[in-house]
Amino acid sequence: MKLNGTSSNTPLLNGKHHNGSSVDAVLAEEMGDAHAAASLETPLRDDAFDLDDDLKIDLIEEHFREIMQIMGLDLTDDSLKGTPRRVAKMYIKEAFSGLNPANKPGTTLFDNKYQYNQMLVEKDITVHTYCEHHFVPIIGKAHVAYISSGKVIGLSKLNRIVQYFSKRPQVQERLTMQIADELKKALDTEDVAVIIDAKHLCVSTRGVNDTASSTITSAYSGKFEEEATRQELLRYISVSTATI
Ligand SMILES: Nc1nc2c(ncn2[C@@H]2O[C@H](COP(=O)(O)OP(=O)(O)OP(=O)(O)O)[C@@H](O)[C@H]2O)c(=O)[nH]1
Ligand SMILES: [Zn+2]
Repeated sequence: MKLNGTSSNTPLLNGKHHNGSSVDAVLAEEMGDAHAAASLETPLRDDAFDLDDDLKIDLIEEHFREIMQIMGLDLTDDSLKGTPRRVAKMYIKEAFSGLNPANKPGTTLFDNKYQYNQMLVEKDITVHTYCEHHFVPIIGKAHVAYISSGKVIGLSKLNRIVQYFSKRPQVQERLTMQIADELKKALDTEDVAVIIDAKHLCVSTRGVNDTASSTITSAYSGKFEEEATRQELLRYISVSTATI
């Protein structure tokens, strides 16, 4: 496969955004009305999955080799020669595997036979995602909570939902909202909360080089919009309410 395998007249580079937008939203976007076109979806083109994973890996490998060559790295070196393929496999199979809906985890639901009617909180879920502006890691914790509307979810599925949406180029705000949205759909309830506290390596290891700061985002809906419910959640996850 040649490096120009993705020349600009291929569908790969010419498709339209695949963000589930309505016609109105697309029109609004074209007219520059960012608010009307708001979408939780990761901006993907309609042809995002026309190429299979093996072909994507081959193409990324070639392009990444070119990047390394431009940087003057010796690709005959035994330590470097496998890097283009390693990076390509990492992008498709690991770091950005959550772009592909085929990798979306199933959600195992159970009847709430015991009528548990308090909030359930799973805290300190590991978040490893990637800044979509710099393609470097964002590392942190997610805390998710919901109040059952009749179903309860297998606990590990909460981690898997967080992981799935994390394995994309992200901004923390969108990641937070995508997780909350998925929980609402899976659990058929509006009573959902998601809090993420994360360090952005693009802030800590380059640019402004601030190693101390972290970023907190939250999504509260349904009963979690009520102050008492929110405060109860914050007590459980031991986040100082003064910082929220
Ligand atoms: N809102 C938001 N911004 C982010 C996130 N991750 C990274 N950023 C910011 O995205 C911005 C990109 O700004 P640019 O000015 O185009 O990039 P840059 O020149 O590399 O900026 P510096 O990081 O300030 O050196 C930076 O301010 C990042 O800190 C995120 O999850 N949410
Ligand atoms: Zn960044």
